Amino acid sequence: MKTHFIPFENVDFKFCITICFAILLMTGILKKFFEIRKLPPGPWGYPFIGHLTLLGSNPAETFSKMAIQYGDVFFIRMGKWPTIVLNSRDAIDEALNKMPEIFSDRPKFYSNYAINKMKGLVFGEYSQRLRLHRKIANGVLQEFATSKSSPTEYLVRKEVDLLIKLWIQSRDNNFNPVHDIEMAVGAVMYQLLFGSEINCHSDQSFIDMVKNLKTINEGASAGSFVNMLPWIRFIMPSKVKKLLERLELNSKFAEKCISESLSSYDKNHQRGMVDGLISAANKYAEKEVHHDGITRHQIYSTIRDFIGAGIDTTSTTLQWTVLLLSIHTNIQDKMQKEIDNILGGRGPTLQDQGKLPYVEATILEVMRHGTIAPLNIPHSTSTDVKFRDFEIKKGTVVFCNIYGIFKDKNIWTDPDKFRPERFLTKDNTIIHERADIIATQFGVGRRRCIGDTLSKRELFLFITSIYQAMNTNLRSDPNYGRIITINCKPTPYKIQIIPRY
Ligand code: HEM
Repeated sequence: MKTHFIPFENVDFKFCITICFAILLMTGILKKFFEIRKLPPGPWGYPFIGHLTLLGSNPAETFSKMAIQYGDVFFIRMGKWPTIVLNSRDAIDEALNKMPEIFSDRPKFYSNYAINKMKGLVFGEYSQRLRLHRKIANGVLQEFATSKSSPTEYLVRKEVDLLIKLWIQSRDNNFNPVHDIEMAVGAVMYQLLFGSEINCHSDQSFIDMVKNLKTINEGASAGSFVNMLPWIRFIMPSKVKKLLERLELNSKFAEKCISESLSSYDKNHQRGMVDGLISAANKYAEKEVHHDGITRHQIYSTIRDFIGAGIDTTSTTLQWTVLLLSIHTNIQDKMQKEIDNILGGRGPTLQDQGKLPYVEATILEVMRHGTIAPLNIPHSTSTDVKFRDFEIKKGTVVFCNIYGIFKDKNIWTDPDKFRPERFLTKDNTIIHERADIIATQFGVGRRRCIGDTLSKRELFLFITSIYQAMNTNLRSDPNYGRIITINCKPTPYKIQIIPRY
């Protein structure tokens, strides 16, 4: 009898499944292997947590050390996020300036989603809508905060006078100046937003809102647990509860202010940036389809962006200034000599910006030394991209290591020393190439800070006025540390005030 050959007749079904599984696994491993080979160099990390254990208390400093071994572009995994770290000006320029369509997105971090579902400005995803949003926000800032007719100079001088009076009259000679600085900078922003005749120092909701910024900045920082390991919120819900509560409180504050402004809005008499935003909402958000889908709600959310991005940054820079000058009192003396020479006894105005090179050099050196945004705000790639010879996947987090650049021994002599003179020529003029490096503190490319002009004006007026009126001495340990959240603050310190007149 003829027997028929039936292929695979005796092959076990389980055996087949096992072989298929093994092939799939091998293909997956090989694919991963070839993908990894095309990535920038970097150390091996652990499953799930990646390189989180490497980072330490100052990740930017760790990255600078790693750059010595792995080069100016390297790859790590921050928890679940594939991440590239750009450690030189060239690498940052090649990515953010030369490939802006790809490198201008924000990572889909938990906190970025919690803030307006990434449809706002600072943490919004890069799109046509975002570009329009930036244009609107920029226009409002220019009109109400940096134009010739804006009240910024008047407001800063009013608030700095109050601050000086408070410090001279009612503070004992061993106090932490941080809260007063935060309130003064916050008050300027508040009045730029809502109109200059409002007394915000007695508005408890405003005071709470300024305090909430601390918790929000901790939760929104790239290194926060919930951003790196989002599943942790199911095990430790308290990690996000506080963040969400504070975000909610600050939203309520902004909404209350909007509805008050709306009820008394007069397009012929606009009081501040909120009225500017109402006017923009009337223009751009009535017919959504015509304007890249931007909504009234998104335009109004710019208030939260200005509060979040504009108060803590400028106030942190001032906190560093007072600390560093209280340690280096000889630099106060040099600033005061210049201030007395140029201004005589009168207070500073914005017209004096550019006439006080030593003060300007000191502000630049504070920004370099303090480096308040050591890794800027993280970017993300919006498509797969070939960058240099590497293949970077869509959704990769991009850190710009500004701290590394500000402490680079190849750029700065004795980078750990506080020395404003490094920004001055022999003829006492600012070295612009060096000042340009410090400008990267405000970001690079299409997501660059839109508040830089405002903050530089505020810093100039605050710092010149304070040190014209007084000396500050440190009353605590000069070995300060850094507290790193979304920005970098000095650890708490105490000062003594000595009025000059
Ligand atoms: C010393 C003060 C300040 C520093 C160091 C600073 C720094 C930064 C940095 C590093 C970024 C991110 C740039 C990037 O993603 O590449 C940024 C974005 C931003 N800043 Fe500032 N900033 C300051 C003050 C201000 C002020 C006073 C305002 C407004 C009132 C402001 C509004 C914004 C906004 C709206 C963005 C988001 C831009 C975008 O995502 O497209 N900033 N800032």
